[in-house]
Amino acid sequence: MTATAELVPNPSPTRLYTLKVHAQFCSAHALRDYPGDCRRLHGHNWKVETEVEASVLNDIGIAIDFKTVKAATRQLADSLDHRFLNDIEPFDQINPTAENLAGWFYRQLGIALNRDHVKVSAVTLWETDSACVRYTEVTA
Ligand SMILES: Nc1nc2c(c(=O)[nH]1)N=C([C@H](O)[C@H](O)COP(=O)(O)OP(=O)(O)OP(=O)(O)O)CN2
Ligand SMILES: [Zn+2]
Repeated sequence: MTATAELVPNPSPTRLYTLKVHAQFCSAHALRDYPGDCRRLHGHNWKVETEVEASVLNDIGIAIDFKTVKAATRQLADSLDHRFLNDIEPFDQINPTAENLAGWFYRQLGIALNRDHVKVSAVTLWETDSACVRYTEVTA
């Protein structure tokens, strides 16, 4: 390829819209086998961010209504709100870490929201203001 050819712009770039919404919940957990204070009962004001990717807009310029993404995220957050996470499936079996919670939100949101041109692409879960996990899945 010549230097000139490298400068030719792609005439039809693939459009990608990433929508993000937030929800919050308050809940307690105790990390099993954690080598420190976090193995004891304590609580967090958790924040969850859902990212949805879309490449197609409808006739009024919307990929998926924010309200739809917020409702699905809030419904899941509400199911954890003011609960002891260690008592709730699957966290009665797997540790209620930020990593495991982020993966759970991602999978549940995918069931609720994924469709032809819209996919849940990432979930970020803040345990505190200074620590979060961003979970995504890549297919080979
Ligand atoms: N990778 C992970 N590390 C830790 C998790 C986790 O889910 N994934 N969880 C905890 C505890 O739940 C703890 O409550 C949170 O700890 P931390 O973020 O350190 O919060 P602090 O308020 O204690 O922050 P400091 O800055 O250390 O005061 C621990 N680790
Ligand atoms: Zn904690």
